[in-house]
Amino acid sequence: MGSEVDAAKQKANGSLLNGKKVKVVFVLGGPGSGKGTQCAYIVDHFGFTHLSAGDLLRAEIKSGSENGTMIQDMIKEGKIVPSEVTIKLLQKAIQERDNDKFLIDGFPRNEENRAAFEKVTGIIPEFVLFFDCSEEEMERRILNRNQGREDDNIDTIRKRFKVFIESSLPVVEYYESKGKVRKIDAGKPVEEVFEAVKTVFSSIDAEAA
Ligand SMILES: Nc1ncnc2c1ncn2[C@@H]1O[C@H](COP(=O)(O)OP(=O)(O)O)[C@@H](O)[C@H]1O
Ligand SMILES: Nc1ccn([C@@H]2O[C@H](COP(=O)(O)OP(=O)(O)O)[C@@H](O)[C@H]2O)c(=O)n1
Ligand SMILES: [Mg+2]
Repeated sequence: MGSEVDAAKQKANGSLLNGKKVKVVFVLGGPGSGKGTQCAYIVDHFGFTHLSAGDLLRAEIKSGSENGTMIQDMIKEGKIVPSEVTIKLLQKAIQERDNDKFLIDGFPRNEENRAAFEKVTGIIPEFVLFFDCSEEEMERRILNRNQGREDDNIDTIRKRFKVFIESSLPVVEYYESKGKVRKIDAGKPVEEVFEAVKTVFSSIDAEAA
């Protein structure tokens, strides 16, 4: 029932972003669960455009924007940047890209992100891909990531895990109550995880055909 109401609502507003009609899949999971890695494969196989909220925020810091210092401080502490900032970056990225299918990775990360995005854009996700992985495995992966990220150190990782459990998992539970979550066992090797991801996206393609 809930999903029917959502579908009707989405149809009514058409998930229009300033006149642009878009399909969105949210990609969620703890830090190091493999969101970015799997998104690259989904882009190659299913023609989505990948938008990582974390990458957009890091690019904003690099660009020397007036919010840069605030964003940098929050990322270092593993905190979630105010929705207003992140949503503006996502909206701009969606509008700039010549595609109508988007993977939004690492967003929404808390209830504020979720509610504000829906209010501002009117976009309701097609579904939420959720990468389920143990903390032990995520910690191992992040400590081996080697991307020179200032938040990939053990102190910040612990803070990010806490924020994930306290603020991000409730968002997954919200979408679960709407029947929107497609949960993937992300503790396996990359190829095996992608087999499970492929099954989810293939069934969507079949529905659309
Ligand atoms: N299934 C997997 N098994 C082992 N290592 C992985 C797997 N998926 C991703 N990784 C590695 O773990 C690290 C974190 O992956 P990433 O995709 O950046 O995760 P996230 O975006 O969720 O933080 C990267 O170094 C990546 O190469
Ligand atoms: N919606 C979001 C996404 C990321 N971020 C910030 O960016 C950091 C890195 O996010 P990320 O998605 O790149 O991290 P991973 O989960 O990929 O490791 C988070 O810990 C937050 O500090 C945010 O504030 N709001
Ligand atoms: Mg990532």
